[in-house]
Amino acid sequence: MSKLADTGVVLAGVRKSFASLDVIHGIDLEIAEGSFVVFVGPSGCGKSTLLRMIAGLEEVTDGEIEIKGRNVTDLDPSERGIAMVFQSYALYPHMSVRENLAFGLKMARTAAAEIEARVKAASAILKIDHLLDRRPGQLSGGQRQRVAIGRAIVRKPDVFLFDEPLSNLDAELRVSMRIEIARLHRELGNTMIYVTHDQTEAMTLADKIVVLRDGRIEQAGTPRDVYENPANVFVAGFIGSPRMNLLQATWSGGGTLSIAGTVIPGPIASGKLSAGERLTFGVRPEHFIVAEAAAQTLRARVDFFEYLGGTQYLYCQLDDGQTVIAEHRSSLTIGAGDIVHLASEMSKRRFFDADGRRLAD
Ligand SMILES: Nc1ncnc2c1ncn2[C@@H]1O[C@H](COP(=O)(O)OP(=O)(O)OP(=O)(O)O)[C@@H](O)[C@H]1O
Repeated sequence: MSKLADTGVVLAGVRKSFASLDVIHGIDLEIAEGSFVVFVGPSGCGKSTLLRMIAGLEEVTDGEIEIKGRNVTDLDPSERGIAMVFQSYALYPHMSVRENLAFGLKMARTAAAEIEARVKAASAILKIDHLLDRRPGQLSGGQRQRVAIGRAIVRKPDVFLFDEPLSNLDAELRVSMRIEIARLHRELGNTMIYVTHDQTEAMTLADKIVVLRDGRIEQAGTPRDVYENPANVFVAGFIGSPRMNLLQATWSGGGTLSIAGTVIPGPIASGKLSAGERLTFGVRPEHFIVAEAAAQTLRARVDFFEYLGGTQYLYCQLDDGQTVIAEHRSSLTIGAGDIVHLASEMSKRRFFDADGRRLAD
């Protein structure tokens, strides 16, 4: 197993099966100390299971987990130097906020003065000092989540684990708590591993996004990397909302490819392609520009126009029936039934081979 001095958490060949169901198929991942790593992926891909194995709440079927250079694979959760924050908050309803914060420390036989000092410090960081004598039932959802995070902070863990901590909050609270968590990471500097369904949380919080599918890593990289340079069609379609347009294209052989009758220059890594081969042409909605008809523009009929205030989306159909979403920023009025011509810059075009793997563009 790797022993990088600055590596906070290392997963090596980690597998998980529930009876005959294999859900994690051998994950190798290094999480640098102090970094913020976010696991994303479709429902059921194994995000929570992976987090729970790092926490020690789920046994590892095979492989090893190392935290701060220690092999913790067979250690109890309490011995791993981690603290986990759950979506459900998991507070004790009959205890006050103060008692909830102190409980884990009491169980660990921490001295009373030390407990008091840590509860005070954590409640100041989270601005919940005025709530210490209330019970969870007397708190709002956002306040409860702060207490749940406070309970993690007082333990002074090496690693914080968050399992969809904000998904029970309304949209506005999610935004403010997301900013709080980013601030917390900056102030505490701990390694944080975070599971979410929320694209914005992943993009804004992560130093590194790990995109999972069916218990395997599809790509791990900075938010910019996974967004701008997706390794395959799956990541291209998963990261970003609305998703990247992924259009069926055919390699024409002479350095060009054809999409719904429009011919554009192909990727430079086209040496391996043979004429007639299918490939996927990817362009994000914000990189399609409504333009004058020209050689490389795609002709499309607008089906639907979505006005969101700051931005507008055109849902269109190409001549061969493929659907396309384009972000429309100009004040030019466009409506359903109109014909538009969509242009894209060379540098914004992405190409994927028939197996969905990225081709150098
Ligand atoms: N205790 C269990 N027993 C059997 N199967 C389980 C158990 N826990 C999880 N699974 C299965 O493992 C797979 C991964 O589940 P997991 O909860 O890790 O996915 P997830 O990516 O976190 O999903 P979601 O985004 O829906 O929370 C799923 O097929 C799930 O049904």
